[in-house]
Amino acid sequence: MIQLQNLSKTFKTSNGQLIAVDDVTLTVEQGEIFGIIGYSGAGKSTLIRLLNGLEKPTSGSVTVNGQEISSSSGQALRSARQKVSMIFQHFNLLWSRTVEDNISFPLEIAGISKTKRKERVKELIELVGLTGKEKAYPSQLSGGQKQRVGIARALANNPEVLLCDEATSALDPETTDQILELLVDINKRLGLTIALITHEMHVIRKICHRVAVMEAGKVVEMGSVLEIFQTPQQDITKRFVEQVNGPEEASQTIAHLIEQYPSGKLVKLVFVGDRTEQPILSRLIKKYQVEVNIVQGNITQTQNGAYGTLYLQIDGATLAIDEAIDYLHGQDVHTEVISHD
Ligand SMILES: Nc1ncnc2c1ncn2[C@@H]1O[C@H](COP(=O)(O)OP(=O)(O)OP(=O)(O)O)[C@@H](O)[C@H]1O
Repeated sequence: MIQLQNLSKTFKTSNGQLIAVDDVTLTVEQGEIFGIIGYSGAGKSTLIRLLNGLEKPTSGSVTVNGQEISSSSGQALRSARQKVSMIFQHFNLLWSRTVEDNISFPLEIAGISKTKRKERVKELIELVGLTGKEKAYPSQLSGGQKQRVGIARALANNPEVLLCDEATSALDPETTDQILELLVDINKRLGLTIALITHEMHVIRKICHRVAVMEAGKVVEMGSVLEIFQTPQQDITKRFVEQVNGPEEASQTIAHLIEQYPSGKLVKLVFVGDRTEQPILSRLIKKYQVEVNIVQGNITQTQNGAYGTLYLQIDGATLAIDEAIDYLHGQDVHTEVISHD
C-alpha cells in the first residue's frame, strides 16, 4: 500500500547539511496499522511530510497504492494526495465552524452537493460517536471530542490511508485509549490503512500491528509489535519497551528478588500468548527433579496477541538446574538467566 524506497531528506542549515531522514526503506501493507516511533528529532515529522507529499525527498521515492507521490506535481499530486488523509496532535480544526461544518469542509472542497454532504456528515458523526454535538463549536468540545471531529473530517472523502501525527499526545491517558480504540475500530470496519508517528510506546502496543523504530533519521529496528516487545534488539528499542513495562521498578524488583531467592538460579522467561498453555513448567519439574518457584509474572496485550514475562527460581542440584535451563533454551520461549549462585 505504502512503499518507501531508499528515502532520504536533507536540509541545508546554517551549520551545514542535516540528514533528517536517512535511507529509509519500508512497506506498509494494505489494512495494517503501522507505527513509527522515535524520540524528538528522530525524523518522524519529516517522514510523515514526505508521505503526504508536503516535502519532496532529496533521494528515493514514496509510492501510495502504486502511485508515486514523490515525483508527482500539480493535478497528479493533488489526486494522489486525496488518497491520503491526516489527523494532527493539535487537531487543526476551523474554530469558527461547527462540528458538522468542520466535517463538511473537505466535502465542499471536493465539490459534493449539499444533500450528499449532509448525508455523509451524519454518517461520519455516527461513526466517530459525536451524535448530539453537530452544532457545537470546537471551543465547546473536550480534547477527545476535538480529535473525533479531526478523524471524521479526515475520513470524509474516503481516503485509502490515514496518517496520524502524534494524534493522542495532547490527550490524557483515558481519552488517549478511547481515541486509539476508535482508530482500531475504523481500521477493522473500513479496512483503512493507518500509519502513525509517536514517541509513546503505549500507542504502539495498544493499536499497531508492526512498528519501525527511528533514530537519527534511520530505521534501526522493524518488526511485528509482539516480536519487538518480546525481543527488542537495539538499546533504543529496549528503552521504548521499558516505557510500557516500567524499567526502574522492574530492576529494583529483580535486585530484591535475587536477595529474596538467593539459592538456585533466577530465570526470566518471555513467551507469546498462544504458547502460554504449553505445559513447559510441569515437564521441566517432572524431567529434571528441580524445584520451581514462580516468583513474578505479567502479561501484556498487543494487536498481534499477548506476550508474557515469568520469573522463576529454579533450585536443586547444580547439574539438574543446568539441564533444566538447557531444556528451557530448547523450547519456544526466550530464556534469560538473571542470577547465578
Ligand atoms: N525545514 C527544516 N529545515 C531544517 N531542519 C529541519 C527542518 N525540518 C526538520 N529539520 C531537522 O530535521 C531533524 C528531524 O526533525 P523532525 O521534526 O522530523 O523530527 P521528529 O522526530 O518529528 O521530532 P519532533 O517529535 O520533535 O517533531 C531535526 O534535527 C530537525 O531540526
